[in-house]
Amino acid sequence: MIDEYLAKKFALSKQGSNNLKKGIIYTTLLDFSLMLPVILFVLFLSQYIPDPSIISVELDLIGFIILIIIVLGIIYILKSKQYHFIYNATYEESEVRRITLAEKLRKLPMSFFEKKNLSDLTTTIMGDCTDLEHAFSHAVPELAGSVISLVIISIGILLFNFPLSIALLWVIPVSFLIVIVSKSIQEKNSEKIIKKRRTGTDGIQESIETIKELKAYNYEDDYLKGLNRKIKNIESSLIRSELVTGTSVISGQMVLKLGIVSVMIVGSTLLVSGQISLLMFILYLIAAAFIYLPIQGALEFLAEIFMAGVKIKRMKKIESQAVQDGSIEYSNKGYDITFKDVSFNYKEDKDILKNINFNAKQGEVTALIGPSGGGKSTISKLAARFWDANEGKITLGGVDLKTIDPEALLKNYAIVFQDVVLFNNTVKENIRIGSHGASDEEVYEVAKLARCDKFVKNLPNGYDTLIGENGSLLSGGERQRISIARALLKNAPIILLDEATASLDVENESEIQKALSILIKNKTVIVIAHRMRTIANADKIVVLKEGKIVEKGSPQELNQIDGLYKKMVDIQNKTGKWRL
Ligand SMILES: Nc1ncnc2c1ncn2[C@@H]1O[C@H](COP(=O)(O)OP(=O)(O)OP(=O)(O)O)[C@@H](O)[C@H]1O
Repeated sequence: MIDEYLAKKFALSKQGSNNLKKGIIYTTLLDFSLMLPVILFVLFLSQYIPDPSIISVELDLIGFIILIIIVLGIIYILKSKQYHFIYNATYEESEVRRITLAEKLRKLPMSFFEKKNLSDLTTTIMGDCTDLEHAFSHAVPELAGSVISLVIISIGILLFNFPLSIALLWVIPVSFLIVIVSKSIQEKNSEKIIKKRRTGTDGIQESIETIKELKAYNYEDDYLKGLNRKIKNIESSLIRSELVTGTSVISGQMVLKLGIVSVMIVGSTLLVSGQISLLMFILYLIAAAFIYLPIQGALEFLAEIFMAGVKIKRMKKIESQAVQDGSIEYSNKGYDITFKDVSFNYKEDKDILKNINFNAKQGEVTALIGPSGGGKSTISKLAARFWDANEGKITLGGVDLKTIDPEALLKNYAIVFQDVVLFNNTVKENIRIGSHGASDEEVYEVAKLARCDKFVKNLPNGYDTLIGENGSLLSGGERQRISIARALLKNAPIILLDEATASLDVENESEIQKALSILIKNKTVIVIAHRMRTIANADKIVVLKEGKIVEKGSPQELNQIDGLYKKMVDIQNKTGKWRL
């Protein structure tokens, strides 16, 4: 039951909550054990200041030394056990948490990433997890241990002398209350800091990514002024937040100090009136010092737990997102992709696709064309289930895409995106991505077909050259050729080409068109193209305008009607002859 509570409250794994529970138990025992030296000291004193209300033990010095060694041994064992459960468990849990979040992100639909800021996600997975490491290795167990041991010790103390115990204990709930009252302000401040930090991080990242543009347009000074403002904003929010947290924690700690004063006043009054012995008075003064010390720390931990709560909330938000699920096994008949009455929007207020009907047949090339913003890329994203249609149905060989597990589905696709993404790895491994078992020979073969071999030969280590972050050491055309080689190697039954040959010069483009024509044999091919000549040999053309299909048919059929396709072909024929 406790495990379940901890798991739910702090978003922990089963093992993590179990370890935290054990950590709290050992912290509590450790807090108790810290009272053992006090008891020893009182026992020692009781031999010289006898008090009938306190058990006196007759022990010589050697006996006391042995007891001290035993007490130290107990404290050592408890400390090492606490250390093991708290620290090992915290870092193991942190690893589990990061992996779970990353796994979750892998399964989330693209719609989630469109709404979420990417640096915010990185902050959650890396930064928030790191902050929680401290909260779980210190704040949570120490606070829980202090509270549990405090409650039990308080009950024990109350049995000794009621008025003196009240004088000792009244400050504790008051000090906690002071910190708890500021909870909502602390949480709001923490959320503000997270947002401002994100704006600052985004700004720094943008300034690095756009350094070329900033220099080219002499915009550096203005941009840096804006960035400085964002960074100053973070600083002032941090100072404001520290001020609120610090003020409430220090006020709570100051109230604790009043406890010693009240013990002294009440204790000396009781001593003078003969209601308590000197030993009892000393015992309470020592107890005050031992009880208040961990409480002072606990007040700081309480504030830290409030902050951790904000971060846990952010993680839970990711964890509670609905994933795109579906079956790994499905029985499709062939690889036709059919859109039936499909409508779609990214945001509820604007329909992007309306009532889309077409069939991309296996063994045929289906080209999507039309003016910019018409919805061509959106159709290709829906065809690969990056998004799910809001209305209508998209099927693969008769099976509804929504019933197929996205990862299993994508095994059937080779996609060449408009924006090629390469990894900071070798040319060879960049081609091999998506086809893990492929041999080097197979990689070289497809690289040759995609016209990569010429430029790769000039690289310092050929196919083993590291190509920099997102292929920064390569030209646009070279990057595109690598992504085409990657698609050739995957040899999947469905091919989506989004402006696949856009960055290539005419000579390379026609060569690659030849390679692509080998690749697409007997496959379902959906091509998005702006240049009409690249789709002259398509089997079917779907013309999209403002999210609707306005024409559909073979190039020959569409040439017969005086429609958008014909107009686009005519315009491109004319502009093709322009010279600057
Ligand atoms: N992730 C997104 N969130 C919100 N709106 C989007 C998103 N992606 C595209 N859109 C909008 O959807 C519409 C269709 O975009 P899409 O990229 O599908 O058009 P396209 O025909 O491929 O355009 P282009 O030829 O310029 O690449 C556009 O109005 C675009 O602004």
